[in-house]
Amino acid sequence: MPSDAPSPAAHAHTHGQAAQTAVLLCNLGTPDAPTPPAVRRYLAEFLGDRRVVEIPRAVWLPILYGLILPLRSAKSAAKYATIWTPDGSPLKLWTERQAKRLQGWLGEQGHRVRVAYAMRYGTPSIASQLQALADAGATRILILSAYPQYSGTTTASVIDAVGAWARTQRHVPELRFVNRYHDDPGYIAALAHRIQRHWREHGRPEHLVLSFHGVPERTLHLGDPYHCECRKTARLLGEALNLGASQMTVSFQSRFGKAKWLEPYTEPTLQALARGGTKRVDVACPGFTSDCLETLEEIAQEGRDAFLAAGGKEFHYIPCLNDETEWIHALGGIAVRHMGGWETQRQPDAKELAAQKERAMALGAAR
Ligand SMILES: C=CC1=C(C)c2cc3[nH]c(cc4nc(cc5[nH]c(cc1n2)c(C)c5CCC(=O)O)C(CCC(=O)O)=C4C)c(C)c3C=C
Ligand SMILES: [Fe+2]
Ligand SMILES: [Fe+2]
Repeated sequence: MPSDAPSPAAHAHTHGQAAQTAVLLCNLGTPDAPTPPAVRRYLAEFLGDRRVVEIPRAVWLPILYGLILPLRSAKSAAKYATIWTPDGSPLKLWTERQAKRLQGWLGEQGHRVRVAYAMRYGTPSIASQLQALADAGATRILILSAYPQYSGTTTASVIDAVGAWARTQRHVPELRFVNRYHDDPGYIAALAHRIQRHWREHGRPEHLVLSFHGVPERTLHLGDPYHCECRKTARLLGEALNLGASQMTVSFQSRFGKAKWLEPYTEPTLQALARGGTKRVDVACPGFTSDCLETLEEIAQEGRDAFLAAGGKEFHYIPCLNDETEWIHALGGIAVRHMGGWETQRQPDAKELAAQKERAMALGAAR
């Protein structure tokens, strides 16, 4: 039901105030604290999303509440505790930093755009951030997901949350969605740059593993483009790095539950490389644009342990794009392209207009 409570922006809307554009950078989300109760709240929201677990509710909810939440909350909380920073969860901190730097870059380019960030699960929620932007006068909002590869489990779930908020509004802002940027040249170049910088500082590995978050294999057969988009990102990145097929492997991590997920799985891949005699392996996670539990704990800690235990000698985790300058510029380019036609460029003020006119007249006189 649309709310009839007057919003501060209502008057501006009805009286044709100039359009105001905003970008909402949406990431997955993270618990508010590395404690069992906070992780339980987060997991309940996350794993209760029917985009994420596509099992009929009547079957899934008893398993989730009877088994998964009681068992996993404490175990996950202990893992979160190993990556938590004094300022909070890395995923949220990096997303906040990206939004700030994106705002700065767009401003430098002369775009009048407000940038905010939101978390699909946990806080700040997508609904609360959209409401804040609308209340501040935003009439056009670009939804920019932190997922380069489209998946029904992630990208579409963000779209669901935006739609749910829109249903509560009488005057819905104009909305646009960036569904993917897995093959964006700026994104690929930023990844290549990140990896090459690591190699300049630490030397090169014998083998590079590109580990993407997994999804159930079934989603691929149902038409989810995620797998293809991960493969394409990896191919383009391999080309940018000039790596042959034998120097690089694509794998999928973070399997959840008993079903078959996309293969090959990351951990057995690392173990097989070690057993096959590879002494040094580097792992990068191009599908994660911010470091988080899945990269800092699952790869940089567990993955390292598995590789070394299987006989490997040297393991390097290459950090995510986070707030790398090349990445912020690429993100800015993606945003600007999708805002095309929204006239976000700042209009010249009276002084600038006068200067322009003078220059034009001087040119005319010189002719
Ligand atoms: C059925 C379960 C899951 C699917 C499908 C899934 C897809 C998916 N997830 C990401 C990105 C992230 N996932 C993260 C954590 C995480 N993922 C799942 C489960 C599924 N993910 C769980 C239960 C958790 C929580 C931790 C745990 O208990 O294991 C994170 C990290 C969040 C953080 O706080 O740091 C990210 C990022 C993608 C991109 C994706 C599909 C493409
Ligand atoms: Fe996940
Ligand atoms: Fe995990």
